[in-house]
Amino acid sequence: MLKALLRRMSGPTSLDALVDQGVLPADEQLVQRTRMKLFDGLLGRAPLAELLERLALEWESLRPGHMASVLLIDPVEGTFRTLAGPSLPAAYTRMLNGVTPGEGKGSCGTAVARGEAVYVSDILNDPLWQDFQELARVGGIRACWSSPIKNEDGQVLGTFAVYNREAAEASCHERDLLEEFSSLAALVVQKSRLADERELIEQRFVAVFEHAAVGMLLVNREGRLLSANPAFYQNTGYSPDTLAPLKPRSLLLDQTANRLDDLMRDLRRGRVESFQLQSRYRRFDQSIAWISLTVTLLRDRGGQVQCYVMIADDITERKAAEESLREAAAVFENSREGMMVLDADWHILNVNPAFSQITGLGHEQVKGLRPMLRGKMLSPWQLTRSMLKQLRREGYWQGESLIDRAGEGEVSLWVTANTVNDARGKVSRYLVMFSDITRLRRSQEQLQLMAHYDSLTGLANRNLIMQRIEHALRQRQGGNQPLAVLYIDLDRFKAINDSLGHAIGDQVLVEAGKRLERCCGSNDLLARLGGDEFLLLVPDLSSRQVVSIGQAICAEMRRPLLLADGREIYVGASVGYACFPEQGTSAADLVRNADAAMDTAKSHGRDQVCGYSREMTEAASERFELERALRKALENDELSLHYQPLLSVRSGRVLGVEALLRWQHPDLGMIAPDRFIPLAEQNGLIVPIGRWVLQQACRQALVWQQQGLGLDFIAVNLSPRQFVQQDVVALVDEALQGSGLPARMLELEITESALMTHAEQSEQTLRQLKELGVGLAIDDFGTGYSSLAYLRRFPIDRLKIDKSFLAGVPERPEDNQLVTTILDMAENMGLSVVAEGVETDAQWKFLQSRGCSLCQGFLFSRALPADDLVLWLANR
Ligand SMILES: Nc1nc2c(ncn2[C@@H]2O[C@@H]3COP(=O)(O)O[C@H]4[C@@H](O)[C@H](n5cnc6c(=O)[nH]c(N)nc65)O[C@@H]4COP(=O)(O)O[C@H]3[C@H]2O)c(=O)[nH]1
Repeated sequence: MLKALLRRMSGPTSLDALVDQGVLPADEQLVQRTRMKLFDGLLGRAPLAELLERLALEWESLRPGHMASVLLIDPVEGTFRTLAGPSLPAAYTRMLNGVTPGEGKGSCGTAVARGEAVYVSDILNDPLWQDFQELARVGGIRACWSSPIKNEDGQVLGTFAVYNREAAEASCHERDLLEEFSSLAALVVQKSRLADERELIEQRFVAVFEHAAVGMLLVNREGRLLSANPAFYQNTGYSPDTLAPLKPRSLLLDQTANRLDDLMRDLRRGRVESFQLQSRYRRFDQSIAWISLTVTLLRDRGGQVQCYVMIADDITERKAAEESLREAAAVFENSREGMMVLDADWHILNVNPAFSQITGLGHEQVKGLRPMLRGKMLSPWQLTRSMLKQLRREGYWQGESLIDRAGEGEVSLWVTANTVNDARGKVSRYLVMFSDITRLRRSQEQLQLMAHYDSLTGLANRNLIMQRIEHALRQRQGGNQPLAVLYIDLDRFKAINDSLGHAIGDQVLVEAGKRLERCCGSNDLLARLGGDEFLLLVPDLSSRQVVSIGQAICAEMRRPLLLADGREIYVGASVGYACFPEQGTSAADLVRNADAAMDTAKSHGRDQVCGYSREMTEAASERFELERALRKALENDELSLHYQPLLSVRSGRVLGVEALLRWQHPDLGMIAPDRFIPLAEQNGLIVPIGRWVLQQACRQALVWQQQGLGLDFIAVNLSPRQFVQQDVVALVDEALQGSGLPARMLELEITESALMTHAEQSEQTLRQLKELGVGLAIDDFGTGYSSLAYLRRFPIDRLKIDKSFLAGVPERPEDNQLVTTILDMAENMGLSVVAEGVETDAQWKFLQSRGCSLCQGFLFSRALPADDLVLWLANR
């Protein structure tokens, strides 16, 4: 219909046709004018109601007295809505609005229902208006001709109707005219609706383009930017000004611009309808980001490319998330920690390779299991309900657990469990990680053992016994329940250890530990404190009973000890004790006091039990004071050397002197070396002191040589600690060089036990000293356990028989025998012998009779200051 109408509108032929059909030329012109006006209106985007009103008015001017109306059917409601009715009473049009079209519903309703024009010439007498008499009365109308307005598809959009106040029959011409006008109305309605739709689409596109969260670009055929939306500017940091000169492709990195060109070519050639490309690109601030481009093409009706539409999604965050996911996956796969991911119901979803390594269980074996509930598989996981509770409450749990690894026994695990929440904050996963700490646990246990037990004897160590004493004392707080501490020190152990070696020493300690244990009650605790010192905690016994335990210990230790190689040795023990509360109220006091009592037992001749007394503390603090004073003695010039002559036993001629150290304390007077040398040995002061002695003795000997005193040598004591010092040879050399004394005039005295401690090393040191040219003597010979084999190998010149052996000569036959044996042995080995501590003529004579070479003792002279010695020599 519309096409037919357009055909008619487009040329004079249609006009002729109208004339042929009897249309009046005047009407025709009017119709033409109406068409033109409507086109103008359409072009000017005049509102639809205005155009339809114009159409109605045109009819009314064509047929004065007529009232025209245009009703459109509401597409949603399906009811009439009056778009135009310029001359109809407002009350009438109001009543019409909302009427649903249909057969018998007036002229318009019926025209819609029938899809063709309906002419009612007398409303009062027409059944189609039967139900609408009131309406007609309100409108003041008697006749109504209505023609349906149809679209191109024949669908009825509404009606164009003409009313007459009088009953009136429509002429043929008027019928044509009515159809003509309804066609014009159809044209106007369709064109207007089309324009509305286009506008809507345009508005939608603009709304999407402007407000989309994703970046969008329109790019022309040459790849130049036509337009970009705000999201694109926001994502990339560009502004319209900074982006305008660039081709969007130039933002892409990694050669993807070329790939983009290729894909756009495929798009232009119709090979694809759209494509997607991901690329890194440079933002305006030069930072690198990721973009996903979805590109499609807009063509005009002729198929010519209009522009490219690019949706540019910034996927930097997604890429980063993907990357971190990949990293997380790599960590999961390669971690040395076992990991399992569980769902919210505590079912295993996934486990990593380390999990399988540690548990011995593969992924398939455990998938879907609940590690806590299916005890058999991962038992006995201590992932208890309370742990789950804490996990849910705090999102975190850490602790130790044990599992049974098939065939390998118990494995200790350090477990960390975390919850993973979903976006709503609900637990969606559990991540459980664990590492195998079995070895760590074992070494901790080992450490624990080491921290509390002595590795050699298996007895408790100092830490443990101190803890126990403290604990026992806490229990006795305020009470007088007894408790005693016995301090046990083996006698002669040092000599055994030094002379027979550490392996034997260890055997002795182990055996001693066993023997001591035999003397303990079931409530006692025995510990080895280190070296040859033991401590025994005895609760709940009287001091009398404690003494008898001490005596039992001494008796037990007195028995000979059988070594693995069958040798028997004698050790013995000295025991000191302190009882709570009389002799100490703290663990430290009790142990210190028992130690002091043990020292007293030793100084009283060993192999005995001694209880603590206050005087012992005084002696100990005196020792402490002495040590403090000794530290200053060297710098305060309080040390000096005295010299004791060594004479030929046969001729009585003085052949040499022994340099002996003296300490003149400002308050305490002269202090004997036996009191301070062991102290200096313990605290290391012997090193600087010994060096001073060597230098001083060498200097003095040279002075005497230059004075022609006629001494062959000067003997100097080397302490054990000095002797094992690495630079002892250099030290001696330095003293000789520094003084200028010929080496042959210096004799070094080294104790037997010092030499035997590290016999191999001693041999080497002695050889080096010998190479310097000095003489070497073994001091205190007979008190240690010399190995004859070593004695033979050592490059020594002299033995010094300890004065304790001379003490019984000549009264005690055993001592006589011993001295004689030493002299014979020395003769066999080609060594000279000095007998020390000769106090009587009888002793001298005895030595003469046995062929001893040298002697030294109070019988001849005590050790004298240098000047006194010169006088003594002059007076002989
Ligand atoms: N009862 C008695 N004693 C006698 C008799 N003849 C000598 N004596 C003493 O015996 C000790 C001999 O020295 P020693 O065995 O090397 O024993 C020395 C030595 O081991 C050590 N000593 C002394 N001076 C030094 C020194 O400069 N360096 C080192 N490392 N030790 C030294 O101190 C120890 C004791 O030295 P002194 O008290 O000077 O005691 C000296 C000496 O005075 C005697 O007839 N009867």
